[in-house]
Amino acid sequence: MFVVSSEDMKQIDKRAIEKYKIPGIILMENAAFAVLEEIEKLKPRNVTIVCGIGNNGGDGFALARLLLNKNYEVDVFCFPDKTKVKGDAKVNLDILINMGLEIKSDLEKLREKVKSSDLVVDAVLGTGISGEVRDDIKKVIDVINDANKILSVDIPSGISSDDGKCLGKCVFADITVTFECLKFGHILGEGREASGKVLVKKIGIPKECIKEQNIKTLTNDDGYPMYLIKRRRIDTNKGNYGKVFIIGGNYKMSGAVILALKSALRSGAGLVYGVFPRSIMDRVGALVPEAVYIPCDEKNGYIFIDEANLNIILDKADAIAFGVGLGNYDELFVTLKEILKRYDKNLVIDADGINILSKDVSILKNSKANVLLTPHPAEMARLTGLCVEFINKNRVEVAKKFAKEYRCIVLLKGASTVVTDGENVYINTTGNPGMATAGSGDVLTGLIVSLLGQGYNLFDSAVLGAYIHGLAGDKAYETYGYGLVAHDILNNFGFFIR
Ligand SMILES: NC(=O)C1=CN([C@@H]2O[C@H](COP(=O)(O)OP(=O)(O)OC[C@H]3O[C@@H](n4cnc5c(N)ncnc54)[C@H](O)[C@@H]3O)[C@@H](O)[C@H]2O)[C@H](O)CC1
Ligand SMILES: [K+]
Repeated sequence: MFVVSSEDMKQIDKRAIEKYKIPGIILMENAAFAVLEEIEKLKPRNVTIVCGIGNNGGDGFALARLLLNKNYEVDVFCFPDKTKVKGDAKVNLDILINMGLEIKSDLEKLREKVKSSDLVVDAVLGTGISGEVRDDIKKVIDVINDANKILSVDIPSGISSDDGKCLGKCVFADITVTFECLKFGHILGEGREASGKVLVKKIGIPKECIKEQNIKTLTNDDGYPMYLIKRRRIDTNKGNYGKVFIIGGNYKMSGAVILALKSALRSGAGLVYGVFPRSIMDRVGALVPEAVYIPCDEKNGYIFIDEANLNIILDKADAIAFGVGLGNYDELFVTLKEILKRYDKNLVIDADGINILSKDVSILKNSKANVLLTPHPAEMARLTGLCVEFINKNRVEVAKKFAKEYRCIVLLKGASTVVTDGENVYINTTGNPGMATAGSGDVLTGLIVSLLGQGYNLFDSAVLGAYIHGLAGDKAYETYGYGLVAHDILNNFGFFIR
């Protein structure tokens, strides 16, 4: 499913109206019907509709008429003042006035009504918001937020469609009904929580209008990304599903590499090789008997990959993951540099691999390998020198800029994981806060390198990885809640891939 900005949506609307000659008022009517359909499912006895003075308010006025015609008890408020309403919104406002309905603009009356309403519809601000919410409207939003149940039209008032930022004050909706495309604001930042359950409804815009906008951002829905999964031929063997190498572990930490190895196996890789320091061999061997082992020499407890072992890895690997539990040991920078210089297939750099890379990110620029980085925001901060707060507020832009500059693919973790090659963007919405647990990232790395081994390209592997990881985590959450652990996630991978 496409994700658009307010400017994209404005252009799509404009194209529908000017080029395809669909009158705007028809789109508004269809938007109102789309919201009506959801309201009817909620079976409220009485509805309070709070409108602004733009077209978002216009949707609210049209909706009020549809509800009144169906004999619902409806109260309509308009802020700051109904005399400022223009265009299509005014047409719908005037119809209501002609029907004899009183349109109120009194905040105290709204406060009273909100308390006794089964449902409050928030049609104050939509995609047309600019800048911080004005103080008078902030008060309206506060009152709306006291409601029993809130449905927002298009986007919760106060949320920026472009990045999900709360612009000073925002509505927290239970349900949001939006039109034609998801907006960034529904799945990023505060907007994700504020939007509640989001429903995307068609309002009659010709699909060509959307296609012509050349949207580069997708999120999971309409079958994407699962339709990328390929069916296996019956006549196959392990050689068809990749030799994947996971380089990780140090003398103090064996869990990360064990989890990544298990995860690669549980998601279908043909042959999974563990490359780790010799001192953890017994543990890895006992816990992952299905893997192949390349126990390596150690320096100070950290892995030292000699030339002979490096040659085996570079020669055999269909894909490599570098980093899980490696430790941030200076000399490993040289190893990473060698791999980047000599390996010409897909390489995932994660966890300590990213910390090691942070010493000099520019080595990515001459990389022979196709690189995927999977940082969480703190690791992204190390890579870029930006602060975590800035990164979290500008996830898409930060990831895109880095991917473009260093010619790699970035998977930026966090609520709404972002995958980008610098131009195309995927925003993932599966997953839950229970997945903020040790080892969660290691099993993602194992999953992605496994998909690479099975022949998916780097971008698709990252997208599928983020999606399946989240789904598996959601399934684990059903059973274990916030007590879920990384093993619970990886144990569900195969199920979802099947
Ligand atoms: N997507 C579609 O195809 C359709 C969308 N519709 C609805 O129209 C709105 C967008 O309408 P627009 O008139 O452009 O903007 P808004 O109604 O969101 O808001 C404009 C209105 O708000 C006031 N305002 C702006 N910024 C602030 C602020 N910071 N504080 C307070 N007030 C602010 C300003 O006065 C403006 O007048 C879209 O979301 C859909 O709901 C169509 O109806 C159907 C087609
Ligand atoms: K709204």
